[in-house]
Amino acid sequence: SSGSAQANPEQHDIQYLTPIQIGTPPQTVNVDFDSGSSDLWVFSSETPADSIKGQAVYDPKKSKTAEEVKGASWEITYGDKSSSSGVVYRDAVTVGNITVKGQAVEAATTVSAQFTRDANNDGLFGLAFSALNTVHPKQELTWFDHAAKELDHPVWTADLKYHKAGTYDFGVINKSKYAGKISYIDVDSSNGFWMFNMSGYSVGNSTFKPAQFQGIADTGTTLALLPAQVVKDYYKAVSGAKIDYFQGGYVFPCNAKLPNFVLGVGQAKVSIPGKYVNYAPIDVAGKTCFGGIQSDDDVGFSIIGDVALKAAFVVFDATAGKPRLGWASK
Ligand SMILES: CC[C@H](C)[C@H](NC(=O)[C@H](C)NC(=O)[C@@H](CCSC)NC[C@@H](N)Cc1ccccc1)C(=O)O
Repeated sequence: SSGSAQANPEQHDIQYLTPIQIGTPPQTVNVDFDSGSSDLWVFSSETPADSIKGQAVYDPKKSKTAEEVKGASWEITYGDKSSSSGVVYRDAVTVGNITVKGQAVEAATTVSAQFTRDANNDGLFGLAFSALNTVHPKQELTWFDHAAKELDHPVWTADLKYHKAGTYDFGVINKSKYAGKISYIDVDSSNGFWMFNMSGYSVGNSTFKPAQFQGIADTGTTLALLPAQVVKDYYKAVSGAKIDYFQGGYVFPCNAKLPNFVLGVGQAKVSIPGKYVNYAPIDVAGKTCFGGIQSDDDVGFSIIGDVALKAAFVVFDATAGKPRLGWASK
C-alpha cells in the first residue's frame, strides 16, 4: 500500500499541519508531522479546558475502537523547552488512505503554554525512530513503524513548499515530485534521529567550502540551525545583518538582498533560495526581519528544519539496518 497526505503551512511556514483521522467514527485532527520526535500525541478530552485555545481534541470515549493502555503514560520535552504529557489509548489512525489499527495515541493531560498558544496545532505526529518514543513502562512504535509492514517500501517522503501546501507520501517515491536523481546518504539512527553528515556549504556565488558537520532532518523545526561559523559566513554577505540578542539570532532589513545558500549533503547540493531565508518580520512596521538560518547553539549537531527541507524532495528510507536519506532537487 501507499498513501499521501497534505502538508499545510501555517503563517511564515512556521510549521506544516497534516489532517489525520483517529478512531471510529473518524475524528479528524491537524498535527505536526515531526521527524525530530517519536510520540504521536494529541490534545484530548483529558486536556484541561484552560489549556485548550481552539485546538480540535481527540475524545476516546467517542471512539468504538479506542482502548486505554492501562498503566501507560508519557511525557516529552522539546528543544525549545516546550513539553506535554499524558495517558495512552490504542486506536485506528489513518493517514491518507493508510490505516494502522492499534496505534498508540497519546492523549495529553498537560501541555505547555507554547502548545496552548498554537491554536491550529492539535498535536505532534512523531516520525523519528521509535527508540525515542517516551511511553512507559512499555515503549510504543511510531505510526510509520506499524505502517511500514504493509507499505510497498519502508519509506516516506517530504515535499514541503515555500508558503504553499506540500505533501508527505508513504510507501512510494513519486517521480513527478522531483527532478534529476535522488542522491542518498547514510543515516546514523543511534540516537533516534535521522542524523547525517554534511560535506560543506556555499554562500551566494562563492566557491563551495568543504566542512564536516552532522545534522538531523527535522520536519518539526521551522528554521535551519547550523554551526555558528557557517551562519556568520552567510550573514557577512547580507548588508545590515546583525545579531539581535533580544530576538535571539540574526536579523536584517526586510528589503535586504539575501544570497542563496547551498548545503552539501553527500553527492547532493541542496540549494536554498535567498528568499527562503527571510523568515518573518520582527516588527509590525515590517522593517526588520528574522533570519531563517540561525546558529545551532552548541546543541551538538545541526538541525535541518523546514527552511532547508522545503528546498528539496527528501526521502526518509527506513530499510532495516540501513536507514538512509535521499535528497533531490525539484
Ligand atoms: C530539551 C529536550 C531535548 C531536546 C530532547 N528532546 C528531543 O530531542 C525531542 C524529541 N525533539 C526535539 O526537541 C526537536 C529536535 C531537537 S534536537 C536536540 N525536534 C522536534 C521538535 N521540533 C518538535 C516540536 C514541534 C513543534 C513545537 C515544539 C517542538 C530530550 O527529550 O532530551
